[in-house]
Amino acid sequence: MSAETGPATPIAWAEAQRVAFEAGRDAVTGAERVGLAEADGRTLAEPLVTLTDLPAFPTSSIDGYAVRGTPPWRVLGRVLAGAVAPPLPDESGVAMEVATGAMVPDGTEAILRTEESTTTPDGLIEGTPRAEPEWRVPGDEAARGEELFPAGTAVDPGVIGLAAHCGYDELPVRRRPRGAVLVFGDELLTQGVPGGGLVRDALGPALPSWLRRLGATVDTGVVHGPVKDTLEAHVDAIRAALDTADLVCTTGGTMRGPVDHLHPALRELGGDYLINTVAVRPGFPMLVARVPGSDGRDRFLAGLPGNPQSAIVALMSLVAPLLAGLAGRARPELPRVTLGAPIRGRGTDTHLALVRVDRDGMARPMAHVGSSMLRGLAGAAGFAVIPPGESGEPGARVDLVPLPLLNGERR
Ligand SMILES: Nc1nc2c(c(=O)[nH]1)N[C@H]1C(S)=C(S)[C@@H](COP(=O)(O)OP(=O)(O)OC[C@H]3O[C@@H](n4cnc5c(N)ncnc54)[C@H](O)[C@@H]3O)O[C@H]1N2
Ligand code: MOO
Repeated sequence: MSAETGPATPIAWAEAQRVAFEAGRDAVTGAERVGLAEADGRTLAEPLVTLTDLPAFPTSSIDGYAVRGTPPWRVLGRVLAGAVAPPLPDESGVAMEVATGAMVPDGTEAILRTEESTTTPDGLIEGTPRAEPEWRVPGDEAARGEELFPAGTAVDPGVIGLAAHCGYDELPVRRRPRGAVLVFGDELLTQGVPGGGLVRDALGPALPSWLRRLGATVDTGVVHGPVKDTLEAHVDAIRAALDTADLVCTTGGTMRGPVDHLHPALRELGGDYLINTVAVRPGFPMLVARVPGSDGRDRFLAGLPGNPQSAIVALMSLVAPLLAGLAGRARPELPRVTLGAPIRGRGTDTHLALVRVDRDGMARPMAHVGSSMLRGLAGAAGFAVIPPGESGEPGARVDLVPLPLLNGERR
């Protein structure tokens, strides 16, 4: 659907999420190999397959004696971690001292713990090895060639450690989607205290951080605003941003007021709407358009409404699934929460209601949640989803769209 004049028909919120995700997935970023330390936050472009058995060799779990045959045992030598163990000779009553992590000699029948051994006056070792094995055999954890995680897995420090464990120096990962931010609105101040008809731009400073937490890179040079309230300035700013970004997020101008230039600018740039208004409150004028880049590759523009809370609703509704798709990830699955207090429905629209999640595990609505406000958002865990035609009764289980917070934030 090319960018046109006139009001659009809102699509259902759940459908909008699916459309945004699939558009991103169809334009998934290219793969590259990066060192393990740089892979945090990326997405596996290929399955993680172990390059060796884990462990790679029979490995002693304890400090002690690898023994063969019946006691007393004659100690033939010592194997430290990092060395290749010589085999025990094919005879009874022989042992090799082994350290934790050392290769276990071929021919070992049991390993006796140091502290459970005694030494005879003539220097032989005695004791009773425990019944359970005291060493790990190759393949205990994984067999060489086994897939441990599929392509599409988010790389986190746990996955990085595992990759090192199974022999990787680099990982094949998706390039991070590149984001840019354009702020529209002549009434916006970029510094100082608001008043006299001017308000502070609350989105330009916050959106790059939200976008980074959703997996995008956002360089400081690609955050611009306020863009002058002329069509020409809008077209130029969007075109320049699309030159480097996979996804440009704009704020404001989603309606069709006298200085709302987003829709006309999209038309001039040859954009196609994938989503043009969504049946959700707040934030319904949100949109996603596909715009051809100057190199012929498609780029995306997410139009976030100017009301600051509505912009974050749009971010979590459309930008989060779009970025997941672009990054090669699965569509985020929403956790469920139980409502601890009533939340009203919004008729035929989905209601995204800011909630905190208390220590009893119950989600309760925030105060100060007008779409022009940010006080409720700044203390919330996320948005409870009240589907169309329903109201959120206490005790109801509902989906939660969590804000991308780090551990320890908001708790
Ligand atoms: N005739 C109608 N007017 C409006 C409707 C409607 O249905 N009919 N819907 C309202 C709703 S809901 C929203 S949301 C806004 C969306 O408007 P825009 O996306 O065009 O945004 P603006 O008009 O530029 O700004 C709206 C509001 O937000 C303030 N704003 C904008 N950018 C920022 C920013 N970066 N930081 C802080 N505040 C910002 C701006 O000053 C306005 O107050 O349309 C309604 N109108
Ligand atoms: O939908 Mo507007 O986004 O309510 O503030």
